[in-house]
Amino acid sequence: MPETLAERTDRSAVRSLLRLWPYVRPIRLRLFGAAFVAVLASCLGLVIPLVLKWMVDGPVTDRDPGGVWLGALYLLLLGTAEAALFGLRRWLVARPLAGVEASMRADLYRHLQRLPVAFHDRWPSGQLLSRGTTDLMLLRMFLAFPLTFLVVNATTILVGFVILFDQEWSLGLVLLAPAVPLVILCSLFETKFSLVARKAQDQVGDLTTVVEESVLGIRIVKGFGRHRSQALAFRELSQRLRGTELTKARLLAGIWALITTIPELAICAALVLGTIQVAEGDLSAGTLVAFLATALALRWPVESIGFLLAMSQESATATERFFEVMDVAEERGIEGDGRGRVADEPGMVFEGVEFRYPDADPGSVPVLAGIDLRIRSGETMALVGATGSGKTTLTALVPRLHEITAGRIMLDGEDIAGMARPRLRELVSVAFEEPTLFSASVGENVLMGAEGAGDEELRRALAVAQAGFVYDLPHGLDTQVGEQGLSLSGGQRQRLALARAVVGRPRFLVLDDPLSALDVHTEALVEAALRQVLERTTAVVVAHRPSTVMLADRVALLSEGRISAVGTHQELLRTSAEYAWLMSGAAEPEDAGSPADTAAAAEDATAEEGSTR
Ligand SMILES: Nc1ncnc2c1ncn2[C@@H]1O[C@H](COP(=O)(O)OP(=O)(O)OP(=O)(O)O)[C@@H](O)[C@H]1O
Repeated sequence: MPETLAERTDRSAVRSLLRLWPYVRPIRLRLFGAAFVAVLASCLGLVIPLVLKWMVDGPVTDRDPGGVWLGALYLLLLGTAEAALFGLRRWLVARPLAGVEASMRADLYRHLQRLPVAFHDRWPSGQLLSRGTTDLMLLRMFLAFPLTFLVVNATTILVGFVILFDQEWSLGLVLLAPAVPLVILCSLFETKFSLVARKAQDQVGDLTTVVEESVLGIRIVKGFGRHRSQALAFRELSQRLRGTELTKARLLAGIWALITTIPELAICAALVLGTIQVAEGDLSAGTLVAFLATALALRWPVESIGFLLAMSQESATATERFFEVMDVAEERGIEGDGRGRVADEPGMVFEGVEFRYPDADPGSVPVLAGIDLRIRSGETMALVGATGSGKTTLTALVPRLHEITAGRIMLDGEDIAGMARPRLRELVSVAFEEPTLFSASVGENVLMGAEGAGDEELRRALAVAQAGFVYDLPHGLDTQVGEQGLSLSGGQRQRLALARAVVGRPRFLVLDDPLSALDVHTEALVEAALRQVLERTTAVVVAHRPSTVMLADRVALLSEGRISAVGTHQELLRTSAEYAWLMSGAAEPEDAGSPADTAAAAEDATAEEGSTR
């Protein structure tokens, strides 16, 4: 992931994890209850050595079989109670934690929907996917296990040492001696592990992006025989991830080895010293057995600290990654500022509009500048320009997919910057050249274009878009279209996207070359139906072909981000060499000869397109 995507914070793991509190708060009682139950269960385990001491110094020394059976019964009861309490802990947290994960995922999804398009332009989708899946799963596991067990184990170790010191303080000191080097080692481990954990989680995101791109672009991969290079890119990334995971494993193995070995050595030392004390009669055999049994019971709580810390560190990284997205500011003005009507001019008006993409250099030339355009109510304006001149960008400004950097756009006299988003969506419908369909039925895909539209509107929209083919699909309107509608042809998808744009009878329509994938005959049919729709709306239509331009009342010519001419098709053919060239289909302006020749060629092209129908 590029470093620039997110400001890396230097928060400690604890401070990062504390940010989870709002999500944990609603289930805090259950979580505290579960931790209490686990502490109880763990401390019950520490009573077992005391029963052993009682058995060795009592019934075993006195050769009392009844006492031994009683001791065995106590041990059985203690073991059963410990197991039951651990079971209860799991039951207490399982369901609420699944709820926490679900609510964090829902928040992330909701937030992603409200982030500006510029954010999605910059962030690879794999990074977002991995944050919504792997990272949230890690967090659920952290809340279920390491969080509780760090508390439980710390309490168990504390209680265990009180018991050890109570039994024999000198042996207790021998066991406590490794605590200082262990704390230092753990803190060094934590610092190193946090860096590697972050790297691994980012690499998972990059890998997800490559897999997603390969799946979505499978046609290009196959068409251009790019299997090898894609596989190579995938292998390289997965090798890198493997390397990082191995570094993680090495770090974990190192700390695990130290955390296991050092206490074992201390227990050995205590065993030797204790045996000498028993031999010299300074300590009872029962006390030594109880001491060693307690020390052995503390082995797991101590040894597990290594991987509990590792899991906590990964969870702190997952929390950071989650909030890196959640902290990005949502689109401005979702509610609108209610400034209402600012001019008394119906139609769509662009006044001094300037736009620069958010990641562009502040000193760079804006993509669009000085755009002044007045589209009268009910008028259709074609937007024509060379490739890269800014047509798509201009159309994206009307539904506020991007925020303009200067000037204003008004719809029926209302500045769109002050409009609430839902109202703007109601007023403006869009259809883009690249039609996106969702994994839903054909009908649902079209009805996404209008809240509350019914069957009648749906059928009318399909008729306008000449999308009668849907009735011949296996389940008609209920046919599910695959991911991105890949089971349909490009032209079919475009027609559905067009139907979606017109289903709500929008007041304003923005069409970005919506007929480019249609054959000339279907295009003519769609145009004929669309003409009726356009009569009742104010529309901007990006057009590359004369036939699409013919739908419009007037044409605006966009040259390098500026409106260089506005007029009817015929007027522009006569007055603008660039327009005539664009409409003529000549390879280069020079190839087209004089402006008069170019205009003649363009008129021929228009007439030719007309005659094809
Ligand atoms: N998301 C983006 N971030 C930065 N620059 C962009 C972005 N999208 C487009 N551009 C740049 O903005 C300029 C205008 O692009 P735009 O897509 O609006 O042109 P267009 O006239 O619609 O081209 P075409 O006819 O090929 O579709 C181009 O120079 C392009 O590189």
